[in-house]
Amino acid sequence: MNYDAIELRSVSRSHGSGDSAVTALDQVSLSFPRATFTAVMGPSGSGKSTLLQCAAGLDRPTSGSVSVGGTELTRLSETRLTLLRRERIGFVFQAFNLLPALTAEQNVALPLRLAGKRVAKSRVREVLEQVGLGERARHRPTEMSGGQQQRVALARALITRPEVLFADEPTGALDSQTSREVLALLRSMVDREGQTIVMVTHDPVAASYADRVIFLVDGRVNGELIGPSADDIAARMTKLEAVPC
Ligand SMILES: Nc1ncnc2c1ncn2[C@@H]1O[C@H](COP(=O)(O)OP(=O)(O)OP(=O)(O)O)[C@@H](O)[C@H]1O
Repeated sequence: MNYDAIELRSVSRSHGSGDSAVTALDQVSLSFPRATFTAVMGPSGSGKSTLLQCAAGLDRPTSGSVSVGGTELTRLSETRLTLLRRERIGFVFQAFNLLPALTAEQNVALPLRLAGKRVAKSRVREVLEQVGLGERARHRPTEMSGGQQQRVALARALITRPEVLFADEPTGALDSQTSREVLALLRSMVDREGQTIVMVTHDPVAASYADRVIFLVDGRVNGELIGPSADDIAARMTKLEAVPC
C-alpha cells in the first residue's frame, strides 16, 4: 500500500485534569503526503508545537492515532518509538543545537554514530554538499554564520534519509536574507529529493515556501491554503488573531 508520510486520525491531547484541564489538540485529522512541504500556523497557544510533537512521536496523544509511513506510533513501546524517531524522523529547531567541539562533518555523522551505525565519509560529504557546505566540512560551529550552522543542522537531520523532516521555527533565529536561503534549501529538498517536510512557523514569508498551509485555532484545524502567497497567509493570520478568545 502507498501510505502517506504521516497520518493523524482524530488526535486529541489534553494536559491536566478536571477543571484545570487544557485541550491542546482537539480531534485533529490530517494527512501529509510524501514529497510535500506543509507549514502549520496559528495564534500563540493554538496547538502547533503539540501537533508537531504528537506527529513526530515525541509526545503521545490522549486519544486518536498517528502513523508514520503506515507504522502506527500509538501502539509502539517507548524503545521502539525511540528507534523509529532515530531512523525515520528528522528534526530541525530554531536553536541549531550543534555540538561546539565537533566539526561540521562530525556533527552531521553524530546520529549514525549514536545509532551504532557505520559512518560512510562519502555519505557525510554528500549531505554537506546538498546543503551547500562541501567546503566547510572541517569547520566548527563558532567558525560559521547562523545560516551555515542551520544548514549543518539540516544535513545532520537528513543523514539518515528520514521519511519526514519536522522543522520548528527553523528560521526564527536568522535574518531575512539568510532565512530565505534556508527556506529555498528546504524547498529544493522537497522538489529534488522527494523529502517530506512539516514546518511550524509564525512567519508568513516562511510559510509561503510550503505547498500547503494549515491553520490551527484552539487545537482544531481552522482551514488551509494551497500554494498561497505571503500576503494571503498574513491576511488569514490577521483574521484568526482578531477572533476574541
Ligand atoms: N505541558 C503542558 N501542560 C499544560 N498545558 C500545556 C502544556 N503544553 C502545552 N500546553 C497548553 O496547550 C496549548 C497549546 O500549546 P502549544 O505549545 O502546542 O501551542 P503553540 O501554538 O505551539 O503556541 P506558541 O505559538 O505560543 O508556541 C496552550 O494552551 C498551552 O498552554
